[in-house]
Amino acid sequence: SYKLHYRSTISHNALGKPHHRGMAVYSSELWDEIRGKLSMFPGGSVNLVKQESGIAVLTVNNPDRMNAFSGTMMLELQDRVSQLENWKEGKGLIVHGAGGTFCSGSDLNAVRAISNPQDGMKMCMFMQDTLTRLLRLPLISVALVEGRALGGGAELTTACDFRLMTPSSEIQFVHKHMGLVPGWGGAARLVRIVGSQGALKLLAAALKVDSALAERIGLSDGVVATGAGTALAEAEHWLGDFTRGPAPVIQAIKKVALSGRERPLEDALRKEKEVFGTVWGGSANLEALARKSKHK
Ligand SMILES: CCCC(=O)SCCNC(=O)CCNC(=O)[C@H](O)C(C)(C)COP(=O)(O)OP(=O)(O)OC[C@H]1O[C@@H](n2cnc3c(N)ncnc32)[C@H](O)[C@@H]1OP(=O)(O)O
Repeated sequence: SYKLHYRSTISHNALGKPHHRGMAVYSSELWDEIRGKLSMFPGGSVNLVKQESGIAVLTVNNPDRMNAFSGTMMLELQDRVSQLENWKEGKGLIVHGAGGTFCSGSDLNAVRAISNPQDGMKMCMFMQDTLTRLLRLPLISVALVEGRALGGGAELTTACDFRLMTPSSEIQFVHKHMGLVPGWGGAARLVRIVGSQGALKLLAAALKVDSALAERIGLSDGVVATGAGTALAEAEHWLGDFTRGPAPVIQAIKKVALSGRERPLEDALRKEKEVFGTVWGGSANLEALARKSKHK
């Protein structure tokens, strides 16, 4: 049986080094074994560029396989999340795919090779843990969906605070067609985004959700234009409205919104007090008081 712990303060990155800002779901005792298994399925990469603006771009890069996740990409994703957990200057994150499409889920070649229940459970736990930590980053995150987001790719979109789509893009939880249910935490998160009725419909019909439907049901937060570099530039512009300001304040806003979303009320109130204490009397607060700001 696997140990669950929801409030870890110490977890490990892909290289096995401990870090202290983690928000892991499972105990890291089993990670060495899981890492060994995943490292047997190479291909593609997960690239991270941290920009001076405080917005980082994470690229799922395996275009020959429609950006499907190989085993080593799962390891790299965990490592990138660890780097972002420790990025003090960070404010925002855009997650997108290379070559004009988002992600087609797990690499079916790897899936075929590890189709036994034990390995499936390990992969499931590993990705649940990584994507939970992604969602809990103190950064405002947006998934930019161009082309297709299928299966685990659709689940990845739900591990961001927001989703933006190009007009012809689609999100589809195809799991039912594969004889599966989401296993990367996508069902639990989808219910929180579109409600239980909406999630049940999307999962049970394996509905192709285009950009118009996604916006109508609250799965998408807006449409951006297609074109080489255009969608990414538009996503950065969109995110800029939410990340303007000092990093400690933006990170504090994400933390209070996150605790309100995840914790019972009294616990969330305590967390809000704790975060409030980190910005009250801080430099941004004192500068605003000195400016005698008016909010007309
Ligand atoms: C808990 C996680 C659950 C999961 O994620 S299960 C995986 C769910 N995903 C899938 O089933 C995706 C299956 N693929 C497709 O439906 C189609 O390939 C897709 C993405 C709609 C793209 O269609 P097209 O534009 O017609 O392109 P295509 O089929 O020729 O694909 C181009 C090359 O990419 C490959 N590919 C696409 N998705 C893949 C995947 N998930 N794993 C491994 N390889 C994958 C595809 O086999 C093809 O390769 P090749 O050119 O035949 O060598």
